Amino acid sequence: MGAVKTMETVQVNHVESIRPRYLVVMGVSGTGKTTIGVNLAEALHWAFQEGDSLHPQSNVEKMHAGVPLTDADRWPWLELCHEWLEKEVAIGRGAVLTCSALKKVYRDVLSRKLPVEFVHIKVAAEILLERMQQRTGHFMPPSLLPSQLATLEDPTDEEHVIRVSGLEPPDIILEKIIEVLQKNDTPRFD
Ligand SMILES: Nc1ncnc2c1ncn2[C@@H]1O[C@H](COP(=O)(O)OP(=O)(O)O)[C@@H](O)[C@H]1O
Ligand SMILES: O=C(O)[C@H](O)[C@@H](O)[C@H](O)[C@H](O)COP(=O)(O)O
Repeated sequence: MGAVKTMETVQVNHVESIRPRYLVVMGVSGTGKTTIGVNLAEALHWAFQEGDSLHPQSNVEKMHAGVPLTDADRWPWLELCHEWLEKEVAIGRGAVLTCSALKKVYRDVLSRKLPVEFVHIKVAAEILLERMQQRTGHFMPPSLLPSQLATLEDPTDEEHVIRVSGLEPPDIILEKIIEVLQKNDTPRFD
């Protein structure tokens, strides 16, 4: 959440050839989940939900105070994220949710009985710190970056994950994701 950069509208060819997908844009704080997620949903005319907005106020206050969330803090939030995805799958239009989804068990909750795929954005720690320091109006303090990085279980060997570097400009990242969606059209059935 927080400052979302307005980007030039990205020209996307053959958007109609991309079937509805249910994507969770994941990664530690500051990777660009919101920036990419908002624009991806807009380009594909899919629904969008900012995962941060589903956190209970107590979680937001905790993070704002510089205290990392525990699993117990995250379960109810992840269930709300799952509920949103479930509703969107039933609608059938395609959807994008931003959610850090740091651990495999969290991703398992999000994709439980749903054809959910993940888009993992990766950015080097030094650059993340700069981005978090420069970002204004966001509850997440840069001091929580080390715990975010320590908690992340990189989904390297997991299926249904699109991996992108978050170091390039947002419009390039967006184009790459859309290219993968166009090329890899194997539906996920659980
Ligand atoms: N690809 C990018 N290149 C440069 N800056 C970026 C990029 N993506 C996001 N940012 C900036 O980095 C900060 C964090 O981005 P944001 O989308 O809020 O990340 P997240 O939602 O993962 O915390 C914001 O100030 C945003 O404008
Ligand atoms: O599980 C968590 O610890 C949080 O969800 C965290 O990962 C998330 O990153 C914050 O909510 C900050 O929001 P941004 O990721 O948008 O900075």
